[in-house]
Amino acid sequence: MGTYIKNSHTDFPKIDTLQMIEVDRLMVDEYHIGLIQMMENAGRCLAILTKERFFNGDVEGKNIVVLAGTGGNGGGALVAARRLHNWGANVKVFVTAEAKKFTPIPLHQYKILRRMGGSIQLASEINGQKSPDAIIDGIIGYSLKGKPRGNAAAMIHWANGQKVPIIALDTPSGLDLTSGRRFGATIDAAATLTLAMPKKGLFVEGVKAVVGELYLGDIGVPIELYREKSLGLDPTNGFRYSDIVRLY
Ligand SMILES: NC(=O)C1=CN([C@@H]2O[C@H](COP(=O)(O)OP(=O)(O)OC[C@H]3O[C@@H](n4cnc5c(N)ncnc54)[C@H](O)[C@@H]3O)[C@@H](O)[C@H]2O)[C@@H](O)CC1
Ligand SMILES: [K+]
Repeated sequence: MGTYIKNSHTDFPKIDTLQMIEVDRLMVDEYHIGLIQMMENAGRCLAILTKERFFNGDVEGKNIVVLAGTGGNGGGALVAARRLHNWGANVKVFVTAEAKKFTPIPLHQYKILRRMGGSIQLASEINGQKSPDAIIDGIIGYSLKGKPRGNAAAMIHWANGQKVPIIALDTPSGLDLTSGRRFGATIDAAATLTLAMPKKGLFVEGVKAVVGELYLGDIGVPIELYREKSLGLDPTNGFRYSDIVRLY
């Protein structure tokens, strides 16, 4: 693999969504690491994985469509959109809802893209979009609640219909990160970049068909955090890693 992406030889603990939410809480409450810092790292890892794995390190002139929901998953994808744009890609962003529906930090990412003159369109305009060279899935992450509906479902169907590589952030939208269950429309990813620690649902029988290659992204979680009792992880489990590691 390249400079940023290594094969993993570590048997990482597999965590569930509740433990991931506890990681997020500890990051903010105990270590005062802001969500915006985690999101920037998530989006940078996503952009690097896209560039290195699918464009051999050069996205100059490549057409990349970024699909973003209104939460943290969308926020990470909007960071990736900004970085890929800076590296020369022709990025088009489609969002599931208008700006006022975005949560605060993802909205902050949205506004930066706007200030950069970025193309941000509503999901309803996606049917006119010609097939890109790759798609980034930042529609839904670990806060999936039941069967994808409305614009999210429409974007999932559109993306799957393009027959180009889809790189999913945290989970292919529509796949539940704890149970590995799919309730309905689910992104069929060529690769998935999950964040911080691998999630149980990505190792359930049969999910590899929609997860594709699975990577783990380093978003700067202090190694000591994983030893906090509230996480219930084996503190002796040594799982240092940097940047991006391929898990399968
Ligand atoms: N420490 C971490 O793991 C970090 C996680 N981050 C990202 O934040 C995500 C979690 O963010 P949030 O909790 O804001 O929520 P998500 O971004 O996972 O999901 C919320 C979005 O999904 C939509 N949605 C949920 N269920 C739906 C359904 N059935 N049909 C249609 N739309 C549906 C909501 O309307 C909303 O737009 C993670 O998956 C990850 O990608 C990043 O913010 C960086 C830090
Ligand atoms: K996703």
